[in-house]
Amino acid sequence: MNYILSLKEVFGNGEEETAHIDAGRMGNAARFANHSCSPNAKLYPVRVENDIARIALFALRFIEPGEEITYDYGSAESTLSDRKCHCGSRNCRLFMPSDD
Ligand SMILES: C[S@@+](CC[C@H](N)C(=O)[O-])C[C@H]1O[C@@H](n2cnc3c(N)ncnc32)[C@H](O)[C@@H]1O
Repeated sequence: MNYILSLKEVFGNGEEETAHIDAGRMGNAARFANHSCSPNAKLYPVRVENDIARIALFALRFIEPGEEITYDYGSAESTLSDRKCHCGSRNCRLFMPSDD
């Protein structure tokens, strides 16, 4: 299982920074969130009194109690990988996103 999250940020001055966060050994419940092509949450970097970003999931709509929280692993720059997506949503792209 892959728990590495790559976060690419583009700042106002045009500078780009990519951080790779490995939640393989520790992390909170968010590390178990699966990808969906029709997600109910979105991931944002959040900085609070610190230059190091924390990753936060924000709901995109009301999430029912017991409903799985999902987010789109891809970005605007993503292509599709050869790994099948099992999100089961009606508009599933059939393959997992890739930023390689
Ligand atoms: C951060 S883990 C998510 C939690 C993981 N499903 C688990 O049981 O621990 C990311 C991995 O989960 C799997 N995964 C997540 N969403 C998926 C999806 N929609 N279709 C297929 N595999 C998925 C992939 O193997 C991916 O590399």
